[in-house]
Amino acid sequence: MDQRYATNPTQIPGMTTSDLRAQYLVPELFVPGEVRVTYTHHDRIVLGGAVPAGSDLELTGYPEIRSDYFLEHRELGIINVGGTGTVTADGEVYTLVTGACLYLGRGIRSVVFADAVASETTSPDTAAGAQFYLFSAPAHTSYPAALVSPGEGTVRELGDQVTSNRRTLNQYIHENGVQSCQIVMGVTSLHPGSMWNTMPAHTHDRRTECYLYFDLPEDARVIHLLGERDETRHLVVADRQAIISPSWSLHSGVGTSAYSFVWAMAGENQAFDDMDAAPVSELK
Ligand SMILES: O=C[C@H](O)[C@@H](O)CC(=O)C(=O)O
Ligand SMILES: [Zn+2]
Repeated sequence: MDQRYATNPTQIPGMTTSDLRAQYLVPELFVPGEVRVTYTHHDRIVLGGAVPAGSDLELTGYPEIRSDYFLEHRELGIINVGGTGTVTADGEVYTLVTGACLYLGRGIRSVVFADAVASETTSPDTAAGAQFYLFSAPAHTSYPAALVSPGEGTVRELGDQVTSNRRTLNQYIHENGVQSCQIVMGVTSLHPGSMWNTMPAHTHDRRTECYLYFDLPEDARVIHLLGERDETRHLVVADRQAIISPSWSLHSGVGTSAYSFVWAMAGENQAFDDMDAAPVSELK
């Protein structure tokens, strides 16, 4: 398990591009036939990718979390960013089409990822192979497993075409949706011609947030902003790469093309609007 200790904003000014990437970018989560995970000590979030590539893939325990099985002390949000696949949780089979979100609570012993069997679904996405994005946080009680179809969460329309930030935000795991201990999770999609996410930007000192950019063309990139509002840096991010934003960090980006991203948070509270606005005129 890739493990990263927590960082402090006073470290940012001395960091090179590769230092920043080593701390905040998770470049390769989706590897065929593997479950890849990164543990950040920021709010003890585990990020992962599971790509069954034709075989069953099991989510195991890891020495770093000192648990007999992965969900012994944790909860997990899963969003499928590939073709249709299944997640089997203690024998219960959930079919996740592209963009679907599954919540699994503390105490589930067995989690198995697989591609959908072609005859079981009419989805044209099946041939593509499932790619499950995983976001896990410590949990102190168990909430029921819940599957949400793409677009069936709480929808917020944000931004404006005139400022190139028209986007649709879909909240899946949140205060008024699927219940969890800590996780707040959803997907935001940029409308064609819009390139900016989360601008005007914000921080939320009470939560760490991670973004996974996807549906970005292979030759396109997102210029992702991070750091405190008066000391910003950027990372150039490709399709299916994730970024860890500590509580003190901005998280906003502009693409060279439209894209979508999974956003997911954990920390002190789950109040989505508990944000500290960072007006454009305050950014440096
Ligand atoms: O704290 C909330 C997160 O930063 C995202 O949900 C913001 C977002 O998806 C957007 O503005 O496009
Ligand atoms: Zn945020």
